[in-house]
Amino acid sequence: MGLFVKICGICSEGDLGQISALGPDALGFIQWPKSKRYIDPKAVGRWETPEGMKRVGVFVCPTESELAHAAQYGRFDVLQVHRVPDHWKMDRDLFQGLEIWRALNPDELYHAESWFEFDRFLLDSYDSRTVGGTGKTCDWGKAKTLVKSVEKPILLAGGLSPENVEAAVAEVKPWGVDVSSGVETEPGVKDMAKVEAFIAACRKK
Ligand SMILES: O=C(O)c1ccccc1N[C@@H]1O[C@H](COP(=O)(O)O)[C@@H](O)[C@H]1O
Repeated sequence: MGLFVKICGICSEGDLGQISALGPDALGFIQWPKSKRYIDPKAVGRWETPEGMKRVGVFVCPTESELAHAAQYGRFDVLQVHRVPDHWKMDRDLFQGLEIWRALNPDELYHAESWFEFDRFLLDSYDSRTVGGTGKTCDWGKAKTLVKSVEKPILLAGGLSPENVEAAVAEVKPWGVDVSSGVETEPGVKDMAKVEAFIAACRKK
């Protein structure tokens, strides 16, 4: 299988339609109300997406009821959680059929004991002032070490763009990549030329 590509922070049906036509593997919708990219799960639920293209809801330190509500209304296939505490657990029985991805920064190796709970990991940069969508790259050297040592598939995120994604993939060798601000004109508004260039760079053999 080739590199898995997720385009995150989609805020309008128009952007969604154009991005879907470019053929990424997953589409991300921010479910954190403090983000400029927040989108109501009920709106997402009304939007159609191509069969097999994963719908990812992105959360910050969510409660189980928040996850359940959004998963139902947004019709998500994947719940991506950021900034959950070290020993955060969820009742997987309540979310049968859904994948759970955990976002980490590459320094959070100490989470290892709870890693088995998650289906995928997403490596993102850390910013004390905000969460996600920062446009800052994470430490690719540490990310590379994690990709080699952790058995589960890892997505690389944080500051990726059409210009640097090939170099990032060559160095880190992740299972997938995730981008938001690197393909925008402003927070929540995607630049289709950049999205297309990003996906093309990811699909280069
Ligand atoms: O994008 C956001 O606003 C956001 C808010 C809360 C949690 C995660 C968020 N975005 C995620 O951050 C990564 C990296 O973004 P960027 O490419 O550096 O701009 C992105 O892939 C989203 O999954």
